[in-house]
Order: sequence, then structure tokens, then C-alpha cells
Amino acid sequence: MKTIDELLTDGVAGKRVFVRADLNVPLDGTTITDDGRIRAVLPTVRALAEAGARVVVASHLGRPKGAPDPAFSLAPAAARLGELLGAEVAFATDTVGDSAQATVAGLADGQVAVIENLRFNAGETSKDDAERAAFADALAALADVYVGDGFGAVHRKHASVFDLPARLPHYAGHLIATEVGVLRKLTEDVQRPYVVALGGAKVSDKLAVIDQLLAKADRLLIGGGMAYTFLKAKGYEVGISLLQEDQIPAVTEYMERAEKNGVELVLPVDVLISTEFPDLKTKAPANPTTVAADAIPADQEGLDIGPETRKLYASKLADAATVFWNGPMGVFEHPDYAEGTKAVAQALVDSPGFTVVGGGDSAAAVRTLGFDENAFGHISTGGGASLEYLEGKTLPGLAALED
Ligand SMILES: Nc1ncnc2c1ncn2[C@@H]1O[C@H](COP(=O)(O)OP(=O)(O)OP(=O)(O)O)[C@@H](O)[C@H]1O
Ligand SMILES: O=C(O)[C@H](O)COP(=O)(O)O
Repeated sequence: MKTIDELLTDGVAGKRVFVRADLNVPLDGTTITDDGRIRAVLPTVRALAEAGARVVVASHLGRPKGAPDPAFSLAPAAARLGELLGAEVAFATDTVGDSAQATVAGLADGQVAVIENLRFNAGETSKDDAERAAFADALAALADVYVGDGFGAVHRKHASVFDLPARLPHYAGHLIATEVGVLRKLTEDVQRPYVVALGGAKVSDKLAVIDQLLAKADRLLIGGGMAYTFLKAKGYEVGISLLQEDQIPAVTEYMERAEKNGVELVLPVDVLISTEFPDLKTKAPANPTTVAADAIPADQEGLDIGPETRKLYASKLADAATVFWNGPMGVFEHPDYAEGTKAVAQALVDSPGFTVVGGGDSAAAVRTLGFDENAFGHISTGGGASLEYLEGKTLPGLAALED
């Protein structure tokens, strides 16, 4: 994989460099609640701008439906990028249309532009190769060189991640190089016990990862929205909690395989429940109830792990030589449901082992709950991406940078 260092050595002054970043940051309206993913791409953007490149930064944000949707505009991320760079950042209000073309044409050497959300175009995420190729062609017309630095999205076979690098000279940015360097350690020479904690809300994406992790980890701790499909598979009532009904047979098989292979698969023993999802804007008190994991009433939703589970998971993390944690243990954005995530974060801080936190929301949780980033071995910007990397899968966005 050629890296940006090679590109900088060869010289980029005057060249239009397309930087595929992952600026998929959490937003409260138009306010960015955690800018970690923007800060993570700064070394690449700064180095290119200082070398005189005309830098075109592109990303997705959220999951809009292939058409413009103001709720998912990258404008706040572009503004924050400008603040962090201490320089004006131009913003194109479309992705490959008149605004993008004029904005890129107007860049002087050393200037930076952000184009609008890539997922406003159906071609970005299309499963149809020709549709993706057509969008990649349009993106390629905006640039001379491609730098892949959106680690959080390298597991997606999307036009800007997979098809575009094939059309331009391509290089890995500083963030991708760093992420791959650290995560490789967890695949090559992992120190044991190796404990993986999984939570979060992207249940369908992440359940599949467990299949592979069962062959790699010594212990798996399941929390967050992931837990309820397991509890349901054990025959428990899970009320209106997040549930991936179609995955129940797979999850049942995971539990059987874990038992057979001597992998400890640990589930919550108690949970915090409520009849409704909390108001994350007002943060009005939610007054949750704590119940045993097998006693969730039919009209209630599990929103965090309970106090006994917090103690249990901390004890299961205490002797780990290596920890990988992806996905908050509860709806940490509300203070009444943040304790589970805090307890797991604290257990990682206290761990003498090598600890890695992966995921946009997990990293945001660690920072917004007041933990010192330096207390962790590594904070990865990728959730699904880091999990799939650890699975040993070929990731489209890394494979595309390799040849
Ligand atoms: N029990 C639960 N019910 C519903 N949502 C939950 C639950 N537990 C956690 N969450 C939500 O999960 C979200 C984070 O999940 P996600 O899988 O996206 O995490 P991530 O891997 O860190 O991020 P990413 O995959 O985007 O990089 C948070 O917004 C949190 O509120
Ligand atoms: O948040 C993430 O994990 C990345 O930005 C990828 O987003 P996606 O899961 O919507 O593809």
C-alpha cells in the first residue's frame, strides 16, 4: 500500500487531491457533539495543504436515502474542519454537480474544500456495479489523485471507497496507516486473555462478526442493543428492546459453539428498562427501573446494563491482556443510561493490558463521559470497520489502496 508520504515526496503542489475521509460525526441538530473523526483526518489534510495541493475532502454522514436531505448535510463538519485547520474551507452544496465543480475549480494551491454528503447520490452505496461506477467516474473528474483516509468506512464497498481509487493514483492517508498498524497487532500476536466487549445499536452489522470472534477471543461480553437478541434466544422476554429476530437461530448457534469451544460468552444479568426511549435533547430524567435480565416486561425496553452486570463485566475485564471494545453498553447520550458504558470504559482504563476502543460512537462516549483518551491503548475511528478488520476480512477500502 503506497502511503501519503510517498505522494508528498513526489510532490503534490497544484494537484487536486481527493481525500475520502469519515466525517460521520454525531450531531445534535447542527451541533457536532464529538469532533474526534474530524480531528483524526487533520494530519492528512494539513500535510496536503501545506504541500500546496488543492484538497477536496469528501465523506458520508449518517444514512440518508440516496437523495439530498438537509438533516444529513456535511456543512457543520466543513465549518468545524475550517476551525480546526485555522483556515477557510470552501463548501460545495452538492457532490458532483455545478457547485462541486465550481468549488474545486476555484481552489488555489494549498486550499481545502469539502463537498456535500456522498450518500446524497444513490450511486455511492448502490449494489449495482454500473451505478456505482458512474458515480465514481463523476467523482474522479474532480481530482487528479486519491487519498483514502476514511478508516471508519473501509468496510463498505461504496463508490468513493472502492471504485474511485481504481480510477486515480491512490495512496493511504496518515489515519488509515495508523489504524491498520495498531489493529494488525490484534490479529498477529494477540496477548491472552483476549476479551472483546460488544454493544451499540448496529446490531445486524455486528452480530455476524461474532461468528469469527468465537475463534479468536477468549471471552465475549455482550451489552448495548446487541444483548437482547441473545436474551431472546435464551427464551427470555425482551419487551420492546432492540431485537434482530431473524438472527435468533444464528445467535443460538453462537452460544452453543462458545460453550463447545470454551469461549466465555457473557450476557447481562440485569438491565435498566423503561417504557420509552429517553429524550436525548432535553435529557429529562428517565427514571429507569432495574430488573433481572429474564424479567423484562413486554411493554418495556432495555436501555443499559444494570449494576450487577457492570460489576460482572468489570471483573471479566480485570485480568485481560488484550481488550477490544466496540459499541456503548447503553444509551450513554442520556445520563440515566450512561453508567454501563462508564463502567466498561473505567475497566479498560484500569486494565494493565493493551486496550483498544473502536467505533465512532464508542470513541465519542469515552470522550463525552470525561475519560482521558491517553488512558486507552488506542481509540479507533472505525466501529464496523475495526471489527471486520479483526475478523480477518478483506476490506474493500483497504484492498482498493493495495494494488
Ligand atoms: N440498549 C440499547 N438500545 C438502543 N440503543 C442503544 C442501546 N445501547 C446502546 N445504544 C446506542 O448505540 C449507539 C451506538 O451504536 P453503534 O453500533 O453505532 O456504535 P459504534 O460502533 O461505536 O459506532 P460506529 O459503528 O458508528 O462507528 C449509541 O447511540 C447508543 O445510544
Ligand atoms: O459510523 C461508522 O461506523 C462509519 O461512518 C460507517 O457508517 P455506516 O455504518 O453508515 O456505513
